[in-house]
Amino acid sequence: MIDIRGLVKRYRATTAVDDLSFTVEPGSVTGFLGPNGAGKTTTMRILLGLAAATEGEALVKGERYPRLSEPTRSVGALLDAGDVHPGRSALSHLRAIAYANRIGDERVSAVLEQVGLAGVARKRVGKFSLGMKQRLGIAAALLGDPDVLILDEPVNGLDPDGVRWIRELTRGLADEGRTILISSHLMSEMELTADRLIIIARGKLIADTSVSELAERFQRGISVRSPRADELAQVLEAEGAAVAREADALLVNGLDVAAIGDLAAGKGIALHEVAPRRTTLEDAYMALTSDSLQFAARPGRNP
Ligand SMILES: Nc1ncnc2c1ncn2[C@@H]1O[C@H](COP(=O)(O)OP(=O)(O)OP(=O)(O)O)[C@@H](O)[C@H]1O
Repeated sequence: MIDIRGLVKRYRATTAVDDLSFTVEPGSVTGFLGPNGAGKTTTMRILLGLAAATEGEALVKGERYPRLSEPTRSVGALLDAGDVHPGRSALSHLRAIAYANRIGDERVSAVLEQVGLAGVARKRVGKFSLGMKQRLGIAAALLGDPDVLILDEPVNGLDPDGVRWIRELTRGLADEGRTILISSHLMSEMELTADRLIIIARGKLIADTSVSELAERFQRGISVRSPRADELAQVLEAEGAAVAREADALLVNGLDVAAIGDLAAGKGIALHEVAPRRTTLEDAYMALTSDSLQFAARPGRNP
């Protein structure tokens, strides 16, 4: 369980995290989403005791990270997959971490197997692809068999196979009852990976929701097609619906599918389609964060 309470982090002129509060529950994969510079990495660094909060607190299993008795066995983290000496092998990198944390060699072999690097364990990390480095970073995070896993942009730069692998791995770990927090600035990645979403922008909480609730919230009316669309529009409007006329459909708000069907049937009007229209989650995410985009491109301002 992760508990962020009234967290504030200021750097001189920048407020990177601005009174942020949320919890991350065990048993599901929670996506931590926000545009570049939103404050995700800063929040994760505070959680891991790598930066100090200006105000508020970030707790893992009810404690601040530095107070955990065996942090490696409680929390595994991937912050920067590139942060490994290129001359070392995957095996020696993991053995060094294991040794420092009194973790046995058999666990090193197990995580190498788990992340699919057993066959290249003695290869130098400098020769690894980005995807292999991500796997190695995740292996290091898993070494202590932690209950809580914090992964900063683990999908960044991965090919579709790598993305699928992360998805299946984190799903499996969540199903074992672990707490998983994964950051990303791309909704398209989180839509497929996460069950819950914490969305932040400019250091502030924008949404704390499940993927399905977000989809539901951004449903934008019911698309209706009929060969007698104009007539149907009048019938629906007479019942209080707001009807927008589009090229080949009506977009109806204020009546549900059953009411539209019943009204059309009552007038003998054929319906060729009655379908709730949902925006994509990407649209919903853009709508939520657009006010807060610090570095949004300004159309027509190209030099
Ligand atoms: N050490 C630091 N000193 C000064 N400002 C910092 C420092 N670390 C982060 N910031 C600023 O804090 C804000 C939040 O940065 P952070 O890296 O946490 O965002 P992020 O959501 O992880 O972004 P990204 O998706 O680009 O990684 C940014 O404006 C950043 O420039």
